[in-house]
Amino acid sequence: MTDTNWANRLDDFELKSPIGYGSSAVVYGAIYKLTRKLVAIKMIDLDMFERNQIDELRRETALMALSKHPNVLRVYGSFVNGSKLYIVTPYLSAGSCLDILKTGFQHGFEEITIATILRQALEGLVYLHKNGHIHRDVKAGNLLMDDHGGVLLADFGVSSSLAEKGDVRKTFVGTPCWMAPEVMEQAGYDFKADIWSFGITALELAKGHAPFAKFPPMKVLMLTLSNDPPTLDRESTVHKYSKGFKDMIDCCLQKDPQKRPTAEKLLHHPFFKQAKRKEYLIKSILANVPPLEQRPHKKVPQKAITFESTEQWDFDTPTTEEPPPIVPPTSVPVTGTASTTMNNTNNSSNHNPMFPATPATPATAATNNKKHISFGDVVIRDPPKPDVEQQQQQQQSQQSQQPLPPKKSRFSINPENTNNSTTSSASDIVPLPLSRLCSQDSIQGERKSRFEVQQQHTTPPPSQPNKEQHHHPSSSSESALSRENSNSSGLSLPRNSSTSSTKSSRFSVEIENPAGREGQSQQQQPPPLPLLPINDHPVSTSATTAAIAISASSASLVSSSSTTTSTPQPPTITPSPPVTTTAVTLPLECRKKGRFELIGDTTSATTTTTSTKSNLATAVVGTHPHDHMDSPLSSLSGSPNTSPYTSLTRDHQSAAHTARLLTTTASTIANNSQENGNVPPIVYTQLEALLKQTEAQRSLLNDMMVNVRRGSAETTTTTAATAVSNNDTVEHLQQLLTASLRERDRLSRENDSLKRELNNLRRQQQ
Ligand SMILES: Nc1ncnc2c1ncn2[C@@H]1O[C@H](COP(=O)(O)OP(=O)(O)OP(=O)(O)O)[C@@H](O)[C@H]1O
Repeated sequence: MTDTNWANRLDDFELKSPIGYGSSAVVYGAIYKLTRKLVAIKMIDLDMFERNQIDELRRETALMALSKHPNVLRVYGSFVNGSKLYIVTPYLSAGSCLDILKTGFQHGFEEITIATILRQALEGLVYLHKNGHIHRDVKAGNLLMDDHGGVLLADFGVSSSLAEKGDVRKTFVGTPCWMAPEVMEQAGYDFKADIWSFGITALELAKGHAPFAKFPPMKVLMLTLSNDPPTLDRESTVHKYSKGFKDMIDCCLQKDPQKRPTAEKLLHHPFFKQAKRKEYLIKSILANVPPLEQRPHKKVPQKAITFESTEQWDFDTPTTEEPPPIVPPTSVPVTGTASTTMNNTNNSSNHNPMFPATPATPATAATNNKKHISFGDVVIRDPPKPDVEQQQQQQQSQQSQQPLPPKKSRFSINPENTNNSTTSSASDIVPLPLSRLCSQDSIQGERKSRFEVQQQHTTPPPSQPNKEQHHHPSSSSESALSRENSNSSGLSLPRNSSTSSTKSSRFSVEIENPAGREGQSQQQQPPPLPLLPINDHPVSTSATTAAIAISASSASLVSSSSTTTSTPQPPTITPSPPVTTTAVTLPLECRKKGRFELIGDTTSATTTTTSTKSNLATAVVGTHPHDHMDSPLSSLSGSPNTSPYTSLTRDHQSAAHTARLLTTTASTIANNSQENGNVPPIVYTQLEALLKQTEAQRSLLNDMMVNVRRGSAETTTTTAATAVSNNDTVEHLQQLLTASLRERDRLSRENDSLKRELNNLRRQQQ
């Protein structure tokens, strides 16, 4: 059998039982009837993919078909039957390394085995990189082994051609546990992303599982980004591993991709010196595991595969929109001339999709519903078209008056929505802000299988692979994967611009733009401000002593930064309509005395006037010289100047002053009484004035409390943006209120004691 005479119909194969399940495919053993050769057939349900993802499948298929390296799995051919894509590859009888690990080596392989496996895999990687390709999904599950111990890199489902897209990619693809941090961050990545995955694979082979394997994808992202790179803990492994092994892993798992070696350089790491010929694996591994077909195969949960689709896939009609596919000289011309299409009415739920009960019939009735997409040599047409074309097509469709059957597949080309019909979900995906993303384990839209976060490339990166590390031996026998080949293999399917840069991968994480969502919800539903609890929690003195002007009715709040304590600055909220509020500047020379703050340099204080709707605060914030006079009498004479409508700052200062005066006055009176037996009448006058003042202050505080409550209620109607700040404000107002209450109580007590004092004096006089 030669490369060119492979059949391209399902009927040419005898399908055997499944030998493996992937997240989006079932792999069957199969016999090619003509030659009785055993092959593997990977069956992929196209209905599980967005149209843009089909590009990935095409790429995978074509790339593997072009591969000419003993360590890279190649594709014999592919074809489409109904809604399924079948990819025919060599049958690698040992299955994947993951499969082998699970079957007989749950605690990992011994070191020489690992070195022997990894060196082969690395050879394959060097080959891919040399040809400008990043694999992007290197893991034990994608290292297949044949019965001679040969290891082949498989599954190019997410591999990509640097030659096509430039040397730095930004698409978020891969399998999280193996995914390089820079891929997660979408900061742009290159070949070095494969080196990271290679290092993780080494750990996987040593421990039986990848780091963080037990965690959900989101957590893996978070851990990978926030933790130090995983390493080999040589104490915790079942097998003894060398320092050299650990060192090789550490070389690969450096967060800075620049520091990671190239695949080629890594090959020269001392660790690989111990690698044996591939046959070594026969006795070290293959002798210890049952043949692939006898192993239990756990079905991987897949997206629902429906056979109810009314879609008819037609891959055989030549396209007029794109040039005919060029078969590269090295590729296997397995063509998907699937003249048969799956008649979905025949696909009842208990029908094996691999064995259509009835021969597929040509899609004649549903011609209008045919789709054509190219898979390497397979041509599938009806790619997304430019708007004009779509409109024309739509008009033609309407003119023909032929009602189209309802579209159930994601690949339906809906005339009304052809532009984005297959990509809407993809285009809705917003690049992830990982910092946010990583804070959530359960993000809506997370899928269990393939995930992708897609990012449009507005400016295509330069189409050069990493020159520092790679060359392109165009004349080399290993140049089958050159750009020309890739492009000439019929890979370029005209795509809607919205899908031009989207990539498929192992999972799909679709996350709404959190900012947008939040912004929206904030606008619609401003968070309610919490009620102001009136409590007696201790409040820091600084809160009471801060020079603060409160315009209660408008909830405006201006705080001075002059306090000597480290009280955090409350936000300044500018009310609407604004009231005249001037920031308070108090001198830095403030010093504290008891619970009150004394201002040493009165000249530097500015006077501030705050007008409010409630007339509550014509706040004169500043320092009255009298407030700081030491003589009780002179102080007393000044005190009455304090108005109940002064600002809290003033109130606090004068209250402090009053307290001092009261103490001093009381002692003066007592002294006078003792010495002279007389109390000067002026003392009564002043004491009464003080009494009035403290009463007034108490009522001021009461008013303020009421207004603060009202003010907080009013703030709930402010805009969403303000509401966020108001949360802080409310918190601060709470503190102020508590402080005010304490102040009021204190004043009340002082009033009482003053009254008692006065009564005593009166009694003594009588
Ligand atoms: N050519 C092959 N020969 C033998 N076994 C194969 C072959 N291809 C795949 N398998 C087996 O089928 C399993 C599933 O392969 P598949 O490529 O669909 O999924 P995967 O790559 O392991 O998972 P995922 O799709 O999630 O990345 C493999 O783990 C392997 O054991």
